[in-house]
Amino acid sequence: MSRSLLSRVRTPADVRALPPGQLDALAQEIRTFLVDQVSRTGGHLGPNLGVVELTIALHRVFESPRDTLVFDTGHQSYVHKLLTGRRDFEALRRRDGLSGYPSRAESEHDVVENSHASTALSWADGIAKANELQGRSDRHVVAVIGDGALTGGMAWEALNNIAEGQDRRLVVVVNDNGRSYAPTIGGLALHLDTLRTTQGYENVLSWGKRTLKRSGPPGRLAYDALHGLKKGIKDVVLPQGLFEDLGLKYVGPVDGHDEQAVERALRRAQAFGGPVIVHVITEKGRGYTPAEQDVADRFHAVGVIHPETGLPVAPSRFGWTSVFADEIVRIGRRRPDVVAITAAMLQPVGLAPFAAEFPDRVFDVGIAEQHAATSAAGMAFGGLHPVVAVYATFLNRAFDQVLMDVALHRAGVTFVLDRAGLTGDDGASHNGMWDMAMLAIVPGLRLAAPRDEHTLRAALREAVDVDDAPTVVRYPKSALVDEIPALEDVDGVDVLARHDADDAQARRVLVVGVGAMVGCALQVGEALAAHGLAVTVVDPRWVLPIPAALTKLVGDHDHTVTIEDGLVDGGVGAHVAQRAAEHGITTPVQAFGIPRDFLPHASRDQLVGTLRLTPQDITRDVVTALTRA
Ligand SMILES: Cc1ncc(C[n+]2csc(CCOP(=O)(O)OP(=O)(O)O)c2C)c(N)n1
Ligand SMILES: CC(=O)[C@@H](O)[C@H](O)COP(=O)(O)O
Ligand SMILES: [Mg+2]
Repeated sequence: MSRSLLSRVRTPADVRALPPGQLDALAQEIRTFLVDQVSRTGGHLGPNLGVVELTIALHRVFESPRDTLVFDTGHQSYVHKLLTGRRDFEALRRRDGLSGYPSRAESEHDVVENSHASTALSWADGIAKANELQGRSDRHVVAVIGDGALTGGMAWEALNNIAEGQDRRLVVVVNDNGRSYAPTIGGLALHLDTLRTTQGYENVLSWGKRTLKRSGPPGRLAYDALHGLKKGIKDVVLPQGLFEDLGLKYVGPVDGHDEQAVERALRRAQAFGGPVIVHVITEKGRGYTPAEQDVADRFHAVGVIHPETGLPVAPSRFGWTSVFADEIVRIGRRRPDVVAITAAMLQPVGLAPFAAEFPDRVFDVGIAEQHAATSAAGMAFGGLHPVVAVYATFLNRAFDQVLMDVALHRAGVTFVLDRAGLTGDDGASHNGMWDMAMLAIVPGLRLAAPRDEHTLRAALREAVDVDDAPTVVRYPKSALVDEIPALEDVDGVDVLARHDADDAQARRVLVVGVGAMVGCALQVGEALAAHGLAVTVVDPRWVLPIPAALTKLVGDHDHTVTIEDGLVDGGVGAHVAQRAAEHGITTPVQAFGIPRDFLPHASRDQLVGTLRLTPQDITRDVVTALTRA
C-alpha cells in the first residue's frame, strides 16, 4: 500500500477526486516520502513536514493554475511539487534536478521563484489587480506566508494595499508555526500567540471536531450557514484586532493538521469574494520525531542526514561561520560597546555563542534586514558598535539603508556577510554574488574578503575598530581552507607568492586573489610560472576601496589578473582597472568573476566549472590573452 495514493496523484484534480476519508493516509505517505528523500539530498525538511495538510487543502479548494498559488520564500513548496506531478526528488537542489523552490521552468503551477522572504503578499496584490483589470475577477489569488516572513516590512506594505481592494479575490494564508528558524520575535509574534492560545481556539477546535464527527456533511453545511459568508467570516470571538483593524476579514485560527478544518476555512474564504486572512496553526517538523524534538530550528534546512536518527551524515558544513562565532565572542569580551544584530537567523549566522554569553547585547529583529541596518545606525549614534550578521544575498534589500542611513551618517557599523559568493544548491536567489559590485559604490565603505581563518579573525578585529564608516567582512559557504601564509605585507597588501622567471625579458604578471578565490589565484600563479612568466600573487584582504598599494603593484607589472567570486561587472577587478586608468597606468587588467546572470542551482564546484573559474580555465584564458598581446 506504501505510496499508492501518492503515486495516483499526478495533478491537483487527482487530489480533489480523493474521498476525504483517504486524505490522512495521503498525508502520511507524503511525510514518509519527504523524510526518505530529503534525508538523502538535504533541503527544507521541517517547513515542508508542517504544511502537508495545508497544501492538500489548498489544492482541493482552489484550482491551480486557474487560481494562483504563491508561496512566500518558497522553501515550503515540496508538497505543492508532489501534488502537481513532480515526484522525482532524487536530485532535489542538484544540477538538473528539481529546484528547492518554486520554478516556472518546472511547472505552470509555480509562479514566484524569489526565495527572499516577505514578498508573496505584494506578488498576490499585483496578480489580483491584473486579474481585475483583465477580466479574470472570478479567479482567486492565494498567498501562503509564514509567521516569520510576516515580520518583514514588505508584507505589511502589501497588507495595507490589499485591504484597499475589497472586491479582489485574494486569500492570505498565514502559516503560523510560531517559528522562523527559532521562535518568531516581536509584537506580531505575541499577537499571533494570543490568537492561537486563547481558550476560544481550543473550544472551536473541539467543537468543530465534535460537530464533524457527529453530523458528517450536513453538519458541515450547518456550520457554514451559521458562520458562513461575510458575516460568519468573523468566525470565532477572538481578539482579531490587528487584521480586522486593517480592514481585512479574518478566519481562524484553524488547526493546520486537521485537513478538513483547513478545507472548511479555505472554502469560506473563497466564498467571501474579497481579501481574507486565514490563520492556520501548524507545527514545523510535524510527524518526524527528530525534527519535532529539535529545539534549535526543527530541521529548518538540513544537509544529508540519517533518516532514523536525523543526525548529520557529513561533518559541519559551516567552518567559516564557526570562526566568526568564536571571534565575535572574543571581541565582545574586550569591547562592551559591541552588539550583534541578526535578521531571524541567530544560529545560522553563528551568533548563538555571543547570545549565550551576552544575552542583552544581541538583537533578533525578525526578517527585517532594512530595519537591521538602520537601527544599527541608530545604535552607532548612541555609542555602540553594531555588528549586523546576515547572509550576503539578504543584504541586497537593505542597500538604501546601508547607503543613506549608515554611510551618509558615517556610522561605525560592521556588516558580516556569510554565504558570500557562490552558494549553489539554493539557486539564483541565494548566491551571495552581488555584494561587492553593489557596495563598491558606497562612499567611505570598506570591505574585507578574508582568505582563511587567520585573516577572517584579523578582518573582524580591524572592522570593529572603524567607528566613522561602514565596514563589511564577507566570507563563503565553502569549506574553510588551511592557513595561507603571506610572504610579505606591502602597505596592507599580502604578497603570497613570487615566481621569478629564468628569462629576464619574461613578462611580469600580477595575480590578485579575492577571499575564497585566493587558493585558485595561487594555482593560477604556479601554472603561469610554468609557462615561463614572472608572477606575483597577492591578496589585498581589504579589497574595497582598492588599496593604493595594489594600484602601484598593477603599475609595476605588464599584465594583471583578478579573480573573485562576485559579479565581474563592477566588481573588484573592474575597480582595479578603473583606479589604474585614473593613475595613467596602462597595464591590462583581465578580470575573472561571476557573469551578470541568474545562475541555475547546482553545487558550488559545478558552478565554478560551468563559469570557467577553475585554475585551469583561467590559466588558459590568461595565456591566450598574453599570446594575443
Ligand atoms: C529576506 C530574507 N531574509 C532571510 C531569509 C532566510 N530565511 C529563510 S526561511 C526563514 C524563516 C521563515 O520563517 P517562516 O516564514 O515562518 O516560514 P517557516 O520556515 O516557519 O515555514 C528565513 C529567516 C530569507 N529567505 N529572506
Ligand atoms: C530559505 C532560506 O533562505 C534558508 O533557509 C536557506 O536555504 C538556508 O541556507 P543554508 O543552508 O546555507 O543555511
Ligand atoms: Mg514560521
